[in-house]
Amino acid sequence: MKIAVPNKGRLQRPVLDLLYAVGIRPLASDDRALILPTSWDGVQLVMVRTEDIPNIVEAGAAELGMTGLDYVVESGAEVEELVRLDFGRAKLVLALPISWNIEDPTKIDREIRIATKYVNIATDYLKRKGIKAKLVKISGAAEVMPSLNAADGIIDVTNTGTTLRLHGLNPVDDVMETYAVVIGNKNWMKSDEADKVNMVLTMIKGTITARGKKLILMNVPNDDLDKVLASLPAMLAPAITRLSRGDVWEVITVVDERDLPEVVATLRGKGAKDILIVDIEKVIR
Ligand SMILES: Nc1ncnc2c1ncn2[C@@H]1O[C@H](COP(=O)(O)OP(=O)(O)OP(=O)(O)O)[C@@H](O)[C@H]1O
Ligand SMILES: O=P(O)(O)OC[C@H]1O[C@H](OP(=O)(O)OP(=O)(O)O)[C@H](O)[C@@H]1O
Ligand SMILES: [Mg+2]
Repeated sequence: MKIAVPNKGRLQRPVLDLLYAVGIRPLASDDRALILPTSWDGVQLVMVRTEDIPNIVEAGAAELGMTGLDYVVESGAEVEELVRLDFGRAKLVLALPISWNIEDPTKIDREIRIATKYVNIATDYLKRKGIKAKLVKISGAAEVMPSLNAADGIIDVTNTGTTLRLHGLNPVDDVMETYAVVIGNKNWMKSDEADKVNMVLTMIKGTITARGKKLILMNVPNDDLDKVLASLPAMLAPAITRLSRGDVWEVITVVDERDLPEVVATLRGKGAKDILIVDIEKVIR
């Protein structure tokens, strides 16, 4: 089976890191090769442009693809969105010159020129909002277009807002949210490779779920057990086992990494000892 992944751009590193964590590692081959064998028997990576991935997956040239939701929507490709990933998060916005002082773009009563590489998303948005506009199709560096007077405003991706501010632009309306996704060909379940595709998806989901979680194990004297269990985050059902010696229990549970300092301080206060904190590689549900 084939997985289409970005051959450059900002999603390439996090995509390859995720596959690496899953256990799918590209095997050394010619630097220029665009189809790479991997450490998983029968799984190949197809290295292509991020924005081409939806069409490649729709055509069935790869069963799975990893790309941005913005490119999936823009392409109109009929593919399945299978897993939402935890990177590539940004927003598409309509941005206009700060000097225009616009709060509500629907109140503009003349035609404006909007530079964007997202022509389809922009056309839909502008129609939905009743904003009269002429699109200027560009393929990058949208933010510079208004200062060049190639357009009045832009529809483009923003994250921190730094690039917009630097070019005297103000985000006036949200168009859509975007993030990286795993997409699948509509017929992947019927393909000969369905079992393999399913296993790749299970491992990707398992890896994403495990990120930011830690396993914690601790010893708790019998007298403190109720206090310790009561102090663990409410959603958790910890496992407990009696140690072979002494009146002591081992308590095992999973905690979000961001809650860890608080949880550990509380647990120690309640009598937990020998606390072990362990990385979780995958959570398979
Ligand atoms: N500033 C950002 N922060 C986080 N994600 C972003 C940001 N800008 C774009 N993205 C997301 O990352 C993806 C961009 O992929 P792309 O390959 O186009 O990256 P790139 O670094 O812009 O490469 P290129 O040089 O080809 O433009 C899109 O899905 C987009 O939504
Ligand atoms: O809000 P910010 O944090 O400033 O990020 C936004 C910038 O990030 C993206 O550009 P990218 O770096 O991908 O370069 P590109 O214009 O070549 O796509 C996007 O197109 C913006 O220019
Ligand atoms: Mg970009």
